[in-house]
Amino acid sequence: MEAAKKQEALYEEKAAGSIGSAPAEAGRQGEIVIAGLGKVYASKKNRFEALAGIDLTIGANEFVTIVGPSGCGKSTLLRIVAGLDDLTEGSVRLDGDEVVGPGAERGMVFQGYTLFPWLTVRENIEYGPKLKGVSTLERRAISSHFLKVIRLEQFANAYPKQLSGGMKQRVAIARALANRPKVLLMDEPFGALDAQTKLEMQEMLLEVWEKEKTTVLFITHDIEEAIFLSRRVVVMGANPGRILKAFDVKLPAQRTQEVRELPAFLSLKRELGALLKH
Ligand SMILES: Nc1ncnc2c1ncn2[C@@H]1O[C@H](COP(=O)(O)OP(=O)(O)OP(=O)(O)O)[C@@H](O)[C@H]1O
Repeated sequence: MEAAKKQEALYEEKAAGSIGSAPAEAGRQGEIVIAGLGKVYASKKNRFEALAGIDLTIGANEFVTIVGPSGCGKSTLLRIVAGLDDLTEGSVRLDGDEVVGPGAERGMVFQGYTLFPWLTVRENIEYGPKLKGVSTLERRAISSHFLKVIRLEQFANAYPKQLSGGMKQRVAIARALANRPKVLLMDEPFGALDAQTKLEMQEMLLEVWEKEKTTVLFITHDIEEAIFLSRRVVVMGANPGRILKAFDVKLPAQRTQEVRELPAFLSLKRELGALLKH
């Protein structure tokens, strides 16, 4: 677990230093094709099939959420797409290129706050571009843009410990976006937030997604969050981790809190709830 945390904290560093990763901004597509993916965790004594036969295509600029019971392999799948874990079978491609490790064209946001405590908010956002050798002036422009996007301009010089959980996650999103990734991979980013902050963060994320035009692959335990945010909800089952069913979310493109009352929202919530009970 500790090792995973360390990897998460250093994701940016690995991504920025990755060899052969396409310049994140080039073309800005972001289609992910997962084909026949399998993952086995094997040690001397044990062999555990965590994922089997995963086929999933996520279109460029699509917002897809994965839900599923605890332990069904959601994080494992996301970490493989991020290049933090190896797959055992099959392939993951981003715009045709096989994923073989972390890359700047994929930004990650985790549930745990992975900001650098010794850097200010602005410096955290500029971290990836700095590693890539982006000039000071350009970095300043990037961080100013994203401070505005996440509405934290007033906190540019604050340190993470001075921020609330929601604010920290906003900075984590800005930090991931500062690399101009094609894809944003989000592992329960709002899981630790209180209910009200969570709603605000969901709205902000949709705003960001519309503005920045990235593909989003998002993991959550929260069915309502999945429906509210995404254009497609993928349900996974366990033993081995696999895709049970995918649902198109037939709601207005403009998501306001009122969509939660619509019959289409409520019936999908019921359907997903029933599927996840089994
Ligand atoms: N490094 C590892 N070695 C062995 N088994 C592992 C390892 N990492 C994860 N697993 C196992 O793989 C399975 C899937 O774990 P994963 O964390 O991907 O599930 P999840 O769906 O994200 O769970 P949760 O919703 O609780 O976060 C679990 O049974 C877990 O114990």
